[in-house]
Amino acid sequence: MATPRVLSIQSHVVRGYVGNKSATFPLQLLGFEVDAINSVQLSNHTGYKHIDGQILDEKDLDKLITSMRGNNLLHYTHLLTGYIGSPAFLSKIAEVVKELKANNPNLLYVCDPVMGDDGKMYVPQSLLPIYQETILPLADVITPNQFEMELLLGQKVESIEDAWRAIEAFHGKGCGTVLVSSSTLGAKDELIALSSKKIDGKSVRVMASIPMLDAHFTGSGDLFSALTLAWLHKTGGNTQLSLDNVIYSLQAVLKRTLNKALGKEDFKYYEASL
Ligand SMILES: Nc1ncnc2c1ncn2[C@@H]1O[C@H](COP(=O)(O)OP(=O)(O)O)[C@@H](O)[C@H]1O
Ligand SMILES: Cc1ncc(COP(=O)(O)O)c(CN)c1O
Repeated sequence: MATPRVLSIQSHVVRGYVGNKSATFPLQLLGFEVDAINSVQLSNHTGYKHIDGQILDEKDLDKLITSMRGNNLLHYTHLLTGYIGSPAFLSKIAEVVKELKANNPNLLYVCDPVMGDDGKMYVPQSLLPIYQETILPLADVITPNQFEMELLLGQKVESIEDAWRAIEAFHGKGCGTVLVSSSTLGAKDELIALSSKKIDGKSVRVMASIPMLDAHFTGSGDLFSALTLAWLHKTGGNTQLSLDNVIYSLQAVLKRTLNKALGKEDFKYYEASL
């Protein structure tokens, strides 16, 4: 099989790991060619006290795409989008999706509608209607977190039943596969991830419980969407196997991140015994 090639349109940060900085290397390790367009170049992620840099607009994106078109380079198996900083840039992405799908009707578009977390938006509010009206109908797979699901739906999601209803509404808009990266709809010490895929008119649903680590991670959502893209490809679109693999590898990464931050030894050999 030819090497899959992803066009990844997300943020770049000088310091740290979010956006393309967190998606590119794992995707490469999993066997993907990754071509990155940095929707913004920022000093650091938006949680810091100071933040500055450049935000690309639709003309910047058009220049890159026009030149690539001239070289016949717009041939991809996957498109991945994440943090976008400008509404005009996001609208332009709709045209890019259509062109890439015209060049490869089998292209899979994985959209992480990155807008915020824990009740706070960290992108301009004007992105929301563009995601709702223009981007969602074009996406094959979406990976919102609980807050983003609520924003897209325009309604609170307060129970698992609410979440399934929200997911059905996204299916109704044309998204065949929905993975909710995390929600706090379960017990106090767990995160719940949900996935649903429309197969022959039926929704095949999977729910996973993740033991919650006592820390707040940035970039974990970007890793989630990149790994989801990779595992959906490797499993032929099996959402159960993909979610299992994504969560398993994410937990290993987050535990190592936490251990490093706490100054604990990063890796130890243990005797495995019953
Ligand atoms: N505190 C945590 N404890 C355990 N796993 C976490 C934690 N935060 C994030 N994760 C992992 O990262 C994935 C992405 O979730 P999250 O970071 O909430 O996404 P987003 O950044 O889009 O809000 C989850 O599915 C989960 O596997
Ligand atoms: C520049 C940038 N890119 C991407 C993200 C998304 O991060 P996450 O994976 O935690 O959703 C953030 C969130 N702070 C960000 O500031």
